[in-house]
Amino acid sequence: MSKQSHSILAINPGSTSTKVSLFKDLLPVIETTINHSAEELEVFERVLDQYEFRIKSVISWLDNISPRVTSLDAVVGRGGLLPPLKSGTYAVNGAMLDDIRSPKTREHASNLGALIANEIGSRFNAPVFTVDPVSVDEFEPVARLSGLAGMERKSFSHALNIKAVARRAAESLCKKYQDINLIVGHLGGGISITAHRKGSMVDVSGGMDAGPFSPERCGALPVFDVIDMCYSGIAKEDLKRKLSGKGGMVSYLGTNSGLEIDEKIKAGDKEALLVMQAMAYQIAKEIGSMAPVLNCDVDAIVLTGGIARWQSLVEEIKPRVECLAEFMVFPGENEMLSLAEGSLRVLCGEEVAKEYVNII
Ligand SMILES: Nc1ncnc2c1ncn2[C@@H]1O[C@H](COP(=O)(O)OP(=O)(O)OP(=O)(O)O)[C@@H](O)[C@H]1O
Ligand SMILES: CCCC(=O)O
Repeated sequence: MSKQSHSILAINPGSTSTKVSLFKDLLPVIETTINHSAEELEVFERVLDQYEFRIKSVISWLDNISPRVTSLDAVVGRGGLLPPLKSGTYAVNGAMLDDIRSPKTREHASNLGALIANEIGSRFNAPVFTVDPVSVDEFEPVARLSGLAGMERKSFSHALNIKAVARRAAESLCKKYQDINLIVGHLGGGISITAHRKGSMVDVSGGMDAGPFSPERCGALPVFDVIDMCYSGIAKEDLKRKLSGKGGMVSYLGTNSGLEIDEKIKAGDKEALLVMQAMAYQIAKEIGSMAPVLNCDVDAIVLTGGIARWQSLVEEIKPRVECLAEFMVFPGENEMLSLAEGSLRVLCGEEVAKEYVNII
């Protein structure tokens, strides 16, 4: 290591909160989750419009830390829906900020990560990074074709947590991530089911517009019914919200909370049970669809994310897929630590920060 310890500020904007952690190397010294209510956020038309609001809350938290933070060795923000990128740590630069601000970039709360980190980095004169953005793309050519010329499949996923958990799974198998094949499912507000061949995430299903339904997202839908819905008079932005923030469990049961639904199931609610079982069924089916991607040579099936804490859901999935490979669960997510790890690898010279070039 180049010096005793490094102060790293990690910022992770999510759909309903902004998480901020101050690390000394990989040790979280102080952290907070700043929750943003639906009422606070609904006044903003676009996610980018939330920038001032969110950065003020981060700076006010930072200003109130005692002893006062006077220097930072790096600031790191969760990376958003950028064009396709290789996995790794990127130096935030003007080209990246331009692309995030481009009207062509799809909306996602994580788009704010690099913007907020950049502002704070410039105040502290510290380097600014982003690690494994949502658009990490390691697809093989066959994975790109959707079935309609001109419309490519996209690799959008919870790459930050997925890559970190894939490394942890490899460690518990006493192997290197680069030497094994894994199917990793991140089960959170959104769901990503991913296939990993020898260290590369070669296929992804879910994220925004495919795969299983999730607490807030609809997953894959019958396409002709979607066409009819598009022409039913609903505004484009309302339709996007209906399919992403208000799809999935929310559309059936009016809540995105697995905890709430679990309570309902325990109280004998049959509809809630059916929705949970259907979500588990779709997750298992999608996991199964990744086995042929890996020529049915799979070392482990790994579940992670907040919903992986849901015991009865996991118990619905397990018997459907455990014949394929060892079944492992790493509940919750370690996105803040993964951001710090990615930055530290660069600060310690283990990895060179990748340069982002304008793509949009
Ligand atoms: N013990 C539990 N039982 C059931 N559901 C749970 C449990 N713990 C957390 N959850 C659910 O997990 C979901 C949140 O997961 P997570 O925190 O990974 O999502 P997020 O960070 O909001 O979204 P994303 O992971 O898509 O970025 C919520 O539906 C929450 O109710
Ligand atoms: C696109 C990243 C995953 C998600 O938000 O669903």
